[in-house]
Amino acid sequence: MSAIATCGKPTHDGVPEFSYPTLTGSNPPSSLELLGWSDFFAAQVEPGETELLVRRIASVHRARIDAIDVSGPVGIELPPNSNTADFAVGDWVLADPLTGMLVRRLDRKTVFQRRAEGGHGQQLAAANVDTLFIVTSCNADFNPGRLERYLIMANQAGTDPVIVLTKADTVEDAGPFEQQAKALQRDLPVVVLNARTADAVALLKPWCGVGQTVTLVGSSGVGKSTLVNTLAGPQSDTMQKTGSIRERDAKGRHTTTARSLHAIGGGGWVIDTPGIRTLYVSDVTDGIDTLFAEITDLAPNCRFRDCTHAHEPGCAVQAAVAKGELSADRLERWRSLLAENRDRTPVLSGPKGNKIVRKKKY
Ligand SMILES: Nc1nc2c(ncn2[C@@H]2O[C@H](COP(=O)(O)OP(=O)(O)OP(=O)(O)O)[C@@H](O)[C@H]2O)c(=O)[nH]1
Ligand SMILES: [Zn+2]
Repeated sequence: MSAIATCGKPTHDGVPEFSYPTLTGSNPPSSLELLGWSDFFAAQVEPGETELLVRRIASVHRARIDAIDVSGPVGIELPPNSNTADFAVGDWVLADPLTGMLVRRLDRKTVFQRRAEGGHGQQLAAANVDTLFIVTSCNADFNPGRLERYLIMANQAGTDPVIVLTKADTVEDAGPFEQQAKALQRDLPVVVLNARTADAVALLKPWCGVGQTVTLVGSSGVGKSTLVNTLAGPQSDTMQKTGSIRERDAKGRHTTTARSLHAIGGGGWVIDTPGIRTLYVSDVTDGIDTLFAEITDLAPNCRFRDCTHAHEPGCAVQAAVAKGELSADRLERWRSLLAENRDRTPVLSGPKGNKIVRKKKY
């Protein structure tokens, strides 16, 4: 395990170098707020813990985790028997000022996790992400069904989704893509851009301000790395060298392998999570409720509390379809995603093998 780093000097290979934003204005945020600290985390620090060091996890490896604090990258010691898999990039932790040993992790505001292969346990991808950029391009990659799954994932994690439509420069009219994306979820921001030009920075600025944390998902080749480099601005060379390491996978494709927290222009942070590829809908009822907010809102008006909106008399959702206020397609998508969620959400076994169904809402 690594020794504690001296302030500001990266000691491990692969620990990103950080450039801290210079602040102007009359009311600058505290140093920790530059890293994404907020009242949500401050409120968790007990009176007896105020002497402890506050650190944010920057990368998670099999045998060690790296962190940052207000001075830059720092190593962090894990107590014996702790498992690095219990930590996610973006986590906030408290450490002992004398030993540098991790004391505890603070509760997460948001978390991306997926069921590990084999169905046991959860794999953590990223924590305390404010915004998920769901990246797709104005071409054959554009797939509303897949975007819905990413939206459910963002909703379930408690993170605000933004659809980023790249390669707008390659089509005559990006309008139809934009319209389709906007229709996926109520009040969904959709940004159309060319990931290779600096305009992208201005368009994404509302989500990349001081202390804000974003992450990107999307298929291979849609422009995620391009976007991260554009957002990082002139420092992108340093970042590419020290942060997101591009390697060839078994099929000879270039893939981004490092999973870490990088400073981006404007004072925000981006977590590179190339791992979120094999997405499926599981245990995400709340995420589905948000995706289909217009259906969720109508449900309390149905005569039966457990209405399936299929055949019941007095169904407010069916009435909305009949009046043309809700598309039958949307209702069908809702039904099939819920069915998929139900099928894929494991049913826990109770004493004597009795089935315990978790959180079954419909
Ligand atoms: N014309 C145009 N090309 C783009 C745009 N965004 C990305 N590209 C190009 O598309 C190719 C793939 O972009 P990447 O950024 O590597 O895609 P990625 O999503 O990071 O791919 P993976 O690392 O495999 O997940 C590169 O050649 C980019 O230069 C865009 O907005 N317009
Ligand atoms: Zn109903």
